[in-house]
Amino acid sequence: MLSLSEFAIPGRLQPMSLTLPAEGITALLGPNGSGKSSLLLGLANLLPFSGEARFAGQDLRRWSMAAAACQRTLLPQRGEAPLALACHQVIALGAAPLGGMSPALIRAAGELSERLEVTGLLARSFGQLSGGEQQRVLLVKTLLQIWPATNPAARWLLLDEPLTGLDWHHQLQLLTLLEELAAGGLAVWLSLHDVNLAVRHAQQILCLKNGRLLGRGGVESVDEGLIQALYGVKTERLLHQGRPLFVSR
Ligand SMILES: Nc1ncnc2c1ncn2[C@@H]1O[C@H](COP(=O)(O)OP(=O)(O)OP(=O)(O)O)[C@@H](O)[C@H]1O
Repeated sequence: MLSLSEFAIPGRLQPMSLTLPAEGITALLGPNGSGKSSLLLGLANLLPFSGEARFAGQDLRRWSMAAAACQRTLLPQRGEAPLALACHQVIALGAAPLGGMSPALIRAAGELSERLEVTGLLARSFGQLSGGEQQRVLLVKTLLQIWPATNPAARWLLLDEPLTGLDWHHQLQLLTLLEELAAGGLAVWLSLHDVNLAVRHAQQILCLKNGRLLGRGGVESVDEGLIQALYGVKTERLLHQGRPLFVSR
């Protein structure tokens, strides 16, 4: 379970209290500036917060940075891009909290690179890749840190707009991989701007607006009213093969 009690980040996030299962995929929805990145940074213990946050019974504030780095990882929305490094060096940074690259981590990095189709980019300079290619390399680095086969302490994957820059094929490829990780027991939290992908791939939805929690629940809690309240967009809910699909009106 993740439980937040009066969890707040001054100037960014109003106090919120909630309890959610620490498994499956949780999608954060909300307009620009609503607090999604702030919440993810706070949960990763990278931004000071007030109130309490507990993950699987553990007080997040008591996680040392070393323990936190083994149990959770965060893909930030805007990372410091290590432009001068080769891609394989960028990916190796994901192994640093685990003691550096070992033969098992080299194999895991190879497997992840194949899954996200960056194998052909590994020798290239990170700074010379396209935006979507850079994003996929950063995803490999991030996932390497909590790859369950090489890190049994891994619990929680936090991704801030991981689909940024990815084409449709690579979006679906990543979401399939995240579903596999979630099925294996990892809690996956990600912010998204695509309501249809959130409803399709997540089990839990958390909606933020103006730094406040506007709604939360299963994907069935997302309807035309909630979308209009969040984004001011009028939609129509269609059913395609039993699944909801929202189209703007
Ligand atoms: N470094 C900062 N210092 C002060 N305020 C900030 C900082 N970064 C963001 N904010 C403010 O905090 C609030 C929440 O921003 P946040 O980045 O969490 O929103 P978001 O939902 O992730 O937005 P987006 O969808 O645009 O990425 C906004 O009002 C924003 O202006």
